[in-house]
Amino acid sequence: NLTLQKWPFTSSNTTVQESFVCAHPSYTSRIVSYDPLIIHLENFITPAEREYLINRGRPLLQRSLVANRDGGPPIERPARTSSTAFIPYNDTTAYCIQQRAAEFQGFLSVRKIEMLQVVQYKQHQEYRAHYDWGVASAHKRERESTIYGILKGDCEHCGTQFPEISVDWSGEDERWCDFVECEETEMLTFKAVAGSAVFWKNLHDDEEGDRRTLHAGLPVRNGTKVGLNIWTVV
Ligand SMILES: O=C(O)CCC(=O)C(=O)O
Ligand SMILES: [Fe+2]
Repeated sequence: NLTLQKWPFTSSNTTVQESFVCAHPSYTSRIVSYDPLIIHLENFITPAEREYLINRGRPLLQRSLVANRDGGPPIERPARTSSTAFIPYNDTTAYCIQQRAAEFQGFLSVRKIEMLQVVQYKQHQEYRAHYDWGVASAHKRERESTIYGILKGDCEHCGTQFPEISVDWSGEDERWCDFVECEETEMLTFKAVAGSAVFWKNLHDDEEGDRRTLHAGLPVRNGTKVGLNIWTVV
């Protein structure tokens, strides 16, 4: 067994079975933007992992919270109406995905990957425009990067939108239209495609938050979206 630190939520230790075979899919990475760095990852999460995490998360779901700017515990806000499940660190599937996320970022230590969060959006639920950075406190380090994966995207108008970033897709290969709203020119919107994930860098090199990473989980129409937050701390 391997001993892992439960960073950043607790300092106690946990174990995962070493006998579990962590088979990584051959996913495809495509750069969307150099600055800020945004990379689309197709087939980053396998169908079996998706199904497993949805079932694992279901009994653990609770109303999603947002960081309290006053330094207190996280709070409910109308800006974030989804439900969140924290997947325990000793979960072998979660650990496998955490290893994948760490390796993608250049063989980082898996200890820099936060506890995975499954987020479920029912009809009309959303997460209005926000930053993933700005969460640092005495107990928590700043979020260097986000990988936001889609476990289930059976919904309309339910993508992830970056209002401060625009791409003129008319000059790009039309295969992008499978993954982004390629008619949009003012904002960048990723479609909720199951298995895909989007990586972006939240911080400038001096560790200041990058305001261009403002993004929203659009209010879900007709269906359910289940996402997966994979955050890497500095
Ligand atoms: O649901 C989405 O599309 C984005 C979710 C998100 O940004 C978050 O949970 O921090
Ligand atoms: Fe976010």
